Amino acid sequence: MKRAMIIINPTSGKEEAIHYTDQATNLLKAEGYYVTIKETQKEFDATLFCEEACNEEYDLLVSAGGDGTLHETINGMLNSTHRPTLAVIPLGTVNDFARALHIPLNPEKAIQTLSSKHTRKADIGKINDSLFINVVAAGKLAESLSEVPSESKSKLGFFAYLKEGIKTLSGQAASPMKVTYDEDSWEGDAILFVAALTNSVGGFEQLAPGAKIDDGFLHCYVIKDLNWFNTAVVGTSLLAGNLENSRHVHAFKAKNIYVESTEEVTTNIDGESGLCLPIQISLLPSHISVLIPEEE
Ligand SMILES: Nc1ncnc2c1ncn2[C@@H]1O[C@H](COP(=O)(O)OP(=O)(O)OP(=O)(O)O)[C@@H](O)[C@H]1O
Repeated sequence: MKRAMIIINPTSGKEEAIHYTDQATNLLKAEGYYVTIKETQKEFDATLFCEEACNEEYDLLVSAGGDGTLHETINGMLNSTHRPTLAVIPLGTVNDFARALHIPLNPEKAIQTLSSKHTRKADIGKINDSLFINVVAAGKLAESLSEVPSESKSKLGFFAYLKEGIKTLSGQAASPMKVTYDEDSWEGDAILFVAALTNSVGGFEQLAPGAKIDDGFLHCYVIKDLNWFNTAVVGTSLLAGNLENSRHVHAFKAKNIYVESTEEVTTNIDGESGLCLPIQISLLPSHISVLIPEEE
């Protein structure tokens, strides 16, 4: 019999995750699955549950929660040879991964995807000894954005959220960075380094408009100076999805990246404050299979 595990974070979004468990379970049973439900109690429970699902060779793993839950879930696949097909019921405030895969943001509609026969391969990122599903950022702007409450992202919209982050920047905002990637490198002062796997970052789908979840590349931007953010250029370049043509931005695509600094610079990984530079990032092409709606 096919086996599915639902990993559910009861605190995600508006704490309504648990209401969707029955619906998802019934649908999976109708599809012929034996269903195990795992409710997270604390940080990293999702990682442990996913490790169990990999070791026991489950067929399907459903992550019901926000991007934080999904990030922890994926990290359970770090050392596994068997990786169950992944399904996502987005219950967070941003849900970048679901946006990138056109999984409905309405949880009831997303649950219908559990009966879909369609899957899509997705690239996954590796940063030092862990995995990420969406984005790695580093620099003073990434640090200050980590301090803006996540509700502000959906409530204020992307630009207001950026402005909130910029407001908390003080003094010297740029950090010296050296970015070595594939056969090339860039060195200078930057307020932000971003490596994105998908086109959706912080709920904004135009940062890396060309990025596809399975294109085999990390889409990277080094933003050199803060003044640029205070001008209208940000509106036109970002909204037009045209960051790479700005002279204030060094843009590139790569599969392997090493970022270092002579100062202490922290990172933000999939929206959560992470480790300090240096970081080694690499792309794991088509690493997982994700259940997507039939119409995709
Ligand atoms: N039972 C629990 N109580 C409190 N925190 C939990 C529990 N289970 C998991 N967590 C933690 O909750 C964090 C946030 O969850 P998640 O990102 O899924 O929801 P969210 O914050 O509502 O969504 P978003 O990140 O989109 O704002 C996870 O990183 C996880 O460590």
